[in-house]
Amino acid sequence: MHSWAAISGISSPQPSAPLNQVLDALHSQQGQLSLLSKHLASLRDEHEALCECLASHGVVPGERLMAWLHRRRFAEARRRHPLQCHESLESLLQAKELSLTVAARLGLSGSATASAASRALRGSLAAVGPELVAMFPLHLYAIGGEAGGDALASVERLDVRENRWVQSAPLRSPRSGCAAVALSGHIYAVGGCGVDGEDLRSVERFSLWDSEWEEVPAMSTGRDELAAAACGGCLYAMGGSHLVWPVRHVLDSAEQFDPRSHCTGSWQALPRLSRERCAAAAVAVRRRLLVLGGCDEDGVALCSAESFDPTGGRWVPLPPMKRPRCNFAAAAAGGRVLVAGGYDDNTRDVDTVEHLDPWQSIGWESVARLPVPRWGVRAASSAGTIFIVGGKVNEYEVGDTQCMDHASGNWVSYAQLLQPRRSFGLAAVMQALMLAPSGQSLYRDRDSDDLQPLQPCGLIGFVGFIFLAGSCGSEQAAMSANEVPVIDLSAFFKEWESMPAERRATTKVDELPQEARTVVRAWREAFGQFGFCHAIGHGIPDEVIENAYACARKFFDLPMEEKKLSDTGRPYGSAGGGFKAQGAESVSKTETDNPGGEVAGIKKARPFDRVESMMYFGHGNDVIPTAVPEYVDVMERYRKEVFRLLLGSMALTAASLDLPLGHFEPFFLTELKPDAAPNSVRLAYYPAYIEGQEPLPGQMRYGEHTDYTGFTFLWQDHNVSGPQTASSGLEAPPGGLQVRMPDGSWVDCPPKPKAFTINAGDLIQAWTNDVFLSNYHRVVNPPPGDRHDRISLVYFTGPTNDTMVEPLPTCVGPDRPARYSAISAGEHLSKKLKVSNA
Ligand SMILES: O=C(O)CCC(=O)C(=O)O
Ligand SMILES: [Fe+2]
Repeated sequence: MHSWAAISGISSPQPSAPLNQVLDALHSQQGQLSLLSKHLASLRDEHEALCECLASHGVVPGERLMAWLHRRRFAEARRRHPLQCHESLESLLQAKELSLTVAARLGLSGSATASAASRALRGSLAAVGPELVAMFPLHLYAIGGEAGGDALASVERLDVRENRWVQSAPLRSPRSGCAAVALSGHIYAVGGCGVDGEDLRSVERFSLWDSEWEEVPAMSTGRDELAAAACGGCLYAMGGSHLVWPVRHVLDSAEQFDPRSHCTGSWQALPRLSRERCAAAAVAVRRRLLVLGGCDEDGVALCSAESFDPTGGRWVPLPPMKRPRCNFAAAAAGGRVLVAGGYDDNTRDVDTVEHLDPWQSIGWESVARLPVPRWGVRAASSAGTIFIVGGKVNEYEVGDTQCMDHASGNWVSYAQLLQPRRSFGLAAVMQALMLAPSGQSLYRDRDSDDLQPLQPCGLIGFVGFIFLAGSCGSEQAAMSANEVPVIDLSAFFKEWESMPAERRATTKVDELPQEARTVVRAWREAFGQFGFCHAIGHGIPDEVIENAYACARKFFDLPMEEKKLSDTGRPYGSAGGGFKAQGAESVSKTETDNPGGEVAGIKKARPFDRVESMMYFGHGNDVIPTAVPEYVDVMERYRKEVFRLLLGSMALTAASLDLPLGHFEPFFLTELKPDAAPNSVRLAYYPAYIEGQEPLPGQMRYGEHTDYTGFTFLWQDHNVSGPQTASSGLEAPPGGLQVRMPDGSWVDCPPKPKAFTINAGDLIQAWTNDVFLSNYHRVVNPPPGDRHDRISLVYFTGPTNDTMVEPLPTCVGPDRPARYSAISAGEHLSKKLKVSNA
């Protein structure tokens, strides 16, 4: 038994009897808790086994079980929180006030997510869309700055929907070179330079609630042309310059202000930046604070950038910007930081715009140009939209306001500032939802400009609860938000194909036209997020696909005895290819037998895959089925066409990684060393469901796995009763491909018209140091009683066997060390094949 003395190690004084009683009670509770968690674990195990068993016998598919569970949880939630009305949730949400209330609470992006996750909400939230947008007017505030050599106190506000700048309450004192930061219902105007040229320590803030400026604690030092941003609820001020007569010092110091401790509030010093920076820019991206560019004590513009992780408490270098920039615009949207304008180290004004995903950290990418070069320009973003305002063009301050259309890289013009200005503070706020001092949620009524309470009916708590119950309980609900994207490759392929080899060896993404760059970006995003995409615009003639498919169909329709004549008897994947009947492969072993298996969510390998395959390498020694005399011609044509798609895909990948388009070519030019090329066409046949030959427990058409080498180009069975390459009216057979989503759920990945499904294999993931994902996928069983078989044409690719694959330098950085050691492509492939052969 534990006693106080035993726990604390203190022998006297003896604890009182009541304290010992409490400790004993705690101890016995602990025992019960661990017993309970054991029970829970074994219940979970039984539940999983039962699900697997029910699903594999085709009694209840996994999703149906989840849906039932979901329904039970709803019912339980409603039982515990009874509602004095017997309407269904769907019908309740038809009440406009209610959906508007829900939508307003969720905000714009929250509503989008909820619509994606719930079919019941989709309709009702869409119906209140326009009102919702109107409830969240986006305002930009341009604060202080400089015009004609004077520091400004004026503040103006742009209502983005009305496209009009209006005067707002002025600053308490003029500030040029200040920074503005929106944080918790306030906009802070920080530092800068006052009318007498003094560097300002002072900070003031504007309350969005009562539209007034008030003084808040000053920084430890005056900072002109500083960088500031909000991150994790705190305000950060970094660098800038400070005059200690007669020398103007550029600062490397940084400090932090937590408005929640305002009463006692003072600024706290942070670790110093890696170097001094004046007229740098700061933004926060996904809870990390970034400081970019600026100039040093000699006025030399910098391209270096660094980031501060508030939890780790240190500054770490980021990839440098493509250009040095001083006094420029920066904003974050969609997990990326975008920089624009400024001047460079030759004090030339800059018109380029580049962006970086600090998470993927593979370097900056040029995305657009400003209509004219300008410096002293500022940017701010809200809900994924980036605005660029003001600055100086030649001799004059300008009032230009533009918003960037991210998809096209074009600029949309807005109203001009009332007072053209440069080196000012810019902040974007969605001025709708705010918490009144009473704690009540309010929104601003656009017509009356009055603040209205945001609870038109008392159901919000109930609905919020249902949301939680729904989204926690149901895999289904979360699923529909995730979908493998379709990318049209044509704009990129047009450029790439018209380029001679010498130009491919040097041309990088920046030199491509905008439409081609858009393809590159979509490619990198799809592979970064899903490891998969559907690609159209690939240029492979329909007839090549139709013929290859027909050839596969003809082969697999042969009697088993005849198919077996094409089996070399060597294991699956061996040179010469040929046929393999069911039983040869058990692909999920590649996961479960690996250290760290289980990753794909299965604990032990599934029984062998319910698949037959016919492999074609094109090395001249392939097995040729005599019953299909056209086999070699058709396969050769298919192989050549998809090989071109492979080279284009490698060029896209190179462009995504800021490498010359031709970077990967030497590793794939298999015509030079055909035998070293793992490229192969695998015709896969998944027989139909047959009574009496039901799947074994846990058995699937093709178990969970990642592909082993380079990209895989998959032609799925697009159409059970018509042409494979039809552009509409497709009916794919059930029991198809599923892909694992970032949240761990499995989603169907049916074919899209005219599209190859492309996924990256393990060697692409290692080469790109996880910038591209080699994602898990599987082919599930059809429902019982279904009469369709399924054929897919799988083109595996890889660098030649002798290629040493290791993380590329552009994918490695100080905050992204190499995660893979070098391995030869051939060695990796043979290891994987050895395990997967059943
Ligand atoms: O047949 C399919 O859809 C997928 C096949 C597959 O994943 C593979 O062969 O690696
Ligand atoms: Fe695969």
